[in-house]
Amino acid sequence: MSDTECAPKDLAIDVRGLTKSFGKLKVVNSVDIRMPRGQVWGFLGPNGSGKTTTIRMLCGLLKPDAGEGTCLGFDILKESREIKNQVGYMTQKFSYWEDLSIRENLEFVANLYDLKKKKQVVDKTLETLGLSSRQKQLAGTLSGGWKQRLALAACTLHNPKMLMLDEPTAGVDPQARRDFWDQIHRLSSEGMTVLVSTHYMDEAERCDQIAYIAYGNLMAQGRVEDIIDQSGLYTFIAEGVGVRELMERLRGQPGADHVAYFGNALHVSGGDLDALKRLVAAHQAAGIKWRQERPNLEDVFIHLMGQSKDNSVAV
Ligand SMILES: Nc1ncnc2c1ncn2[C@@H]1O[C@H](COP(=O)(O)OP(=O)(O)OP(=O)(O)O)[C@@H](O)[C@H]1O
Repeated sequence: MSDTECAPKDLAIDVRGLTKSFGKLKVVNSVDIRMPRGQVWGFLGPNGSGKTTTIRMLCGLLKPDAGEGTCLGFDILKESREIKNQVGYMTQKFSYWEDLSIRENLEFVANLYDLKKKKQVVDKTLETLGLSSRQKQLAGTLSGGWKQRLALAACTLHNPKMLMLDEPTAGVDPQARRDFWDQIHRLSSEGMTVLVSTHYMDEAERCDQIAYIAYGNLMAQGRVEDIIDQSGLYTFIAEGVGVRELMERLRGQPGADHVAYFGNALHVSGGDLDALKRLVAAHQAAGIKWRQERPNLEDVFIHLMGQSKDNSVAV
């Protein structure tokens, strides 16, 4: 069954026309999201595109100027208390008490939620997130990856049905990111729905589906493979001696909508395949090898971002 055919009860998020302005800037512009329960969704987009603002509206923390819908079946306009009780929200700048230990931080959060059987809940959370051995360590002395793990523990403590994680792995090393994603997939396998915002392409590929927002406009949502297939983008790759100089020559040429360097390869992408082929034919040179490849997700995002720029969001 496709997501559009999903019954409302099977949707964790079902919102239409979500819109929010700050002053004269429309930062979220009529966004529709239908996210099935039990999935891991990635939320991507350039800085300042409205991801955090959207997440806060979905959680019932921020009232939209227009739009309606539900999160976990609760009305985002009228039932924010129920949503807050069933959603674990990890903010971009998770705050914890540096002078308290991991355990004390979690006990504090357990008190805020007025949880029953606090000790058992904290013990279980420490254990499942692999924090037991460090439970006495002061939070202020933890490395970035362990701090994120503590943040995840804090937002899962009240046994939510859904997690909304706002750039949880920003600034943590690759191993810690991998460990964090193992935890997300473990939680998902236990039935948790997860919406996670990220700037990392490899993390996008770990999600069941992604939504891409640029300058307040939702540009795409679906499986990574489908988003690439439906992008209408073509990519040629040049490798060899002199590709760096080639980059400057190709920029702005007809057919080359985007020119970017990945590793040692130059990716030249555009929506007009014939124009692109003509461009490639005109730039054959000794030492440079061209090949056509499926665009990668980053090629597609840059393309979508360019399409959105024309669409002014100022009110
Ligand atoms: N409370 C606020 N008052 C005024 N402007 C705000 C407020 N919150 C967000 N903005 C602005 O709204 C826009 C969208 O911000 P938002 O944080 O939602 O984007 P984002 O996609 O999460 O960005 P990033 O990837 O950098 O975290 C930005 O221009 C931001 O400065």
